[in-house]
Amino acid sequence: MTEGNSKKVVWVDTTLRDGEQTAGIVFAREEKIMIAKLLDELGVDQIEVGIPAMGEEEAETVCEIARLGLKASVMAWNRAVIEDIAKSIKCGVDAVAISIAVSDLHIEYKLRSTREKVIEQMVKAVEFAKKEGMYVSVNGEDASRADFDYLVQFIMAAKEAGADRFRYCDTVGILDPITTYEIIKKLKEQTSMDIEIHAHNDLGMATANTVAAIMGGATHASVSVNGLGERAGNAALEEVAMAVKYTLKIDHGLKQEMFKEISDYVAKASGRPVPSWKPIVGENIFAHESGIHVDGALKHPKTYEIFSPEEVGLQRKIIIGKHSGTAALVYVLEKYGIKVGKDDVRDLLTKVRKASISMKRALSEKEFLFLYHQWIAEKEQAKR
Ligand SMILES: CC(=O)SCCNC(=O)CCNC(=O)[C@H](O)C(C)(C)COP(=O)(O)OP(=O)(O)OC[C@H]1O[C@@H](n2cnc3c(N)ncnc32)[C@H](O)[C@@H]1OP(=O)(O)O
Ligand SMILES: O=C(O)CCC(=O)C(=O)O
Repeated sequence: MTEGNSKKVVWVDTTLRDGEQTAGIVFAREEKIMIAKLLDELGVDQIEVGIPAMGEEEAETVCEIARLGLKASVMAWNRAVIEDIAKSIKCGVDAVAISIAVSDLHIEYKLRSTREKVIEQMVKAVEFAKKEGMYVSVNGEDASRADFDYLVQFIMAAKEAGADRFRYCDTVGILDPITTYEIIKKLKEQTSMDIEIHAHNDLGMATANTVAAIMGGATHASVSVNGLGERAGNAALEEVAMAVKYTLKIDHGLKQEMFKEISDYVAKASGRPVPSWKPIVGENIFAHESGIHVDGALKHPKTYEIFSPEEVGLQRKIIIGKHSGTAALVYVLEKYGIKVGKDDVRDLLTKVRKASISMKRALSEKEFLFLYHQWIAEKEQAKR
């Protein structure tokens, strides 16, 4: 990191709410509790734990998490419906999300309501929750397709009713980073409200849009572990955190060395394994095979790595395969106590390439060592 940026990002994790809304994912109660504890240890500020209105089973899980006494704020998600909010408050949470759609498309076709009625309904819900002493996030569903002036009117009404922040939802993931930056900046200027960005990844831009929103003045980031969430998912916690650290120079304040551990836990609990190339926590993001990369990374890791693998709980791997160069061979052999120079292993490299091409994959270190010993034996025999 070079120059610091004193801005703070407030982390709102939604793995247990939007993450669990990924079609087909169910977390067992014990898993929800464990994930909440891990997120708390990681240092997130607020955990969106579930939706009590779904019924007794889910409400009891939310209550149990609220009883854990976590450092993080515990938030329950709600429609702008007073009975739903009352169920959340009964669980002992300290914060409620009150959500209602704000685009004309949703208002007309889904809610079968009007702009005016939506504001009225939201205000009643906020006033109810504030009277009960809740921290309130007012969430504008489909905000990215809402009329801008209406959105300002909606946010000002929420603010007047006592809401603590506004969650700007890019519900269908239609934004790009430049538009996100501009909208959030304008909303911030016109409302002076704390703004949370909740981005979806339908066009592969959730992380970029979240970073852009922070640049534009968003105070809160809604994220999920491994980017779980509806359809293509949400902005991944670990990606946004490392991106703000290395692009905006913001201290994310999280125990980043836990990223791999929490990613593995959520992958297992959700039954959604993380691809090996997934940014930040993928098994192979610090794996180097190509000769030029391995040579560079061994001379100075920064040549091909933005940060060290240990920062996020991973380890560097040097892979022997079709694209290897001699530096990699020398390095791996040295790990096994075999000292050779680059020129000594040029013939061996030809054998490595051949083996890798015929197997259509990299070699394990054991396979490479067998090949090495076979090559030595052949050389000895040729001498006789
Ligand atoms: C973009 C998002 O992620 S929003 C969060 C989505 N998460 C979920 O839906 C998961 C949990 N949901 C549920 O368990 C159920 O949908 C419940 C308990 C909330 C409601 O269940 P049901 O009463 O059976 O209604 P159903 O799911 O069929 O339809 C939703 C109803 O809520 C209304 N609604 C939708 N959003 C909101 C809102 N933000 N505020 C108020 N009402 C809303 C719809 O208009 C519809 O009303 P209608 O029955 O009068 O047409
Ligand atoms: O956060 C909300 O309240 C809205 C629900 C949501 O996940 C979204 O709009 O993407």
